Amino acid sequence: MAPVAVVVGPPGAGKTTVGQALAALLGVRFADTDHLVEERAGKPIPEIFFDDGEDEFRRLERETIAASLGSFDGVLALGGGAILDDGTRDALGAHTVVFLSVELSDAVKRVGLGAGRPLLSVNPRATLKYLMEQRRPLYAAVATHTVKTDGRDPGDLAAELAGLLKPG
Ligand SMILES: Nc1ncnc2c1ncn2[C@@H]1O[C@H](COP(=O)(O)OP(=O)(O)O)[C@@H](O)[C@H]1O
Ligand SMILES: O=C(O)C1=C[C@@H](OP(=O)(O)O)[C@@H](O)[C@H](O)C1
Ligand SMILES: [Mg+2]
Repeated sequence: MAPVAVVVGPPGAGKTTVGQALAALLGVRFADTDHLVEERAGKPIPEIFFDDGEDEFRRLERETIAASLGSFDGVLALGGGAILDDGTRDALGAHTVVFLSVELSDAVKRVGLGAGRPLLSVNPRATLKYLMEQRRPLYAAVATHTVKTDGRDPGDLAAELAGLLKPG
């Protein structure tokens, strides 16, 4: 069993929003690894970072993704930093992976003050700029499909992806 599509990209790319709309259009389930990690830890992501540290979050994220890639057959959205892990990038090589790209100005508007995203809690714009530059090659390396999201409506993006991913 494997996901119909795995959705990657930086914070604010729309992985959760577009992933959910895509799953609805395809008539499959949707899961977000951030949500699965929160369920596993029994607390929200900011609390995991605060109480247990980023390394523990990354460990939970890595394990959750490995389990989901082998057991989930819907649309799976990852957290923005998931692709930092070498093993996760290797595992994604066997999957359909959609990279939702976004430029800094739209990403900044979308994440606002970074509420709920602990890495962006101080100076979201500068941090996002750094994260996006560091990670862009990693998203590109795992992507089988890349879609630019700037200035585009989430529903339209989901419809375009549904067309790309439909068999036949
Ligand atoms: N294409 C888009 N255009 C405008 N706003 C968007 C778009 N995609 C997502 N958003 C908004 O941006 C915010 C972050 O989206 P989200 O899906 O949580 O991104 P991610 O999961 O990639 O961090 C949400 O408020 C969402 O409604
Ligand atoms: O970029 C990151 O390292 C993170 C992105 C978040 O997910 P989104 O990309 O859905 O915001 C979440 O996994 C966590 O706050 C760390
Ligand atoms: Mg998300």
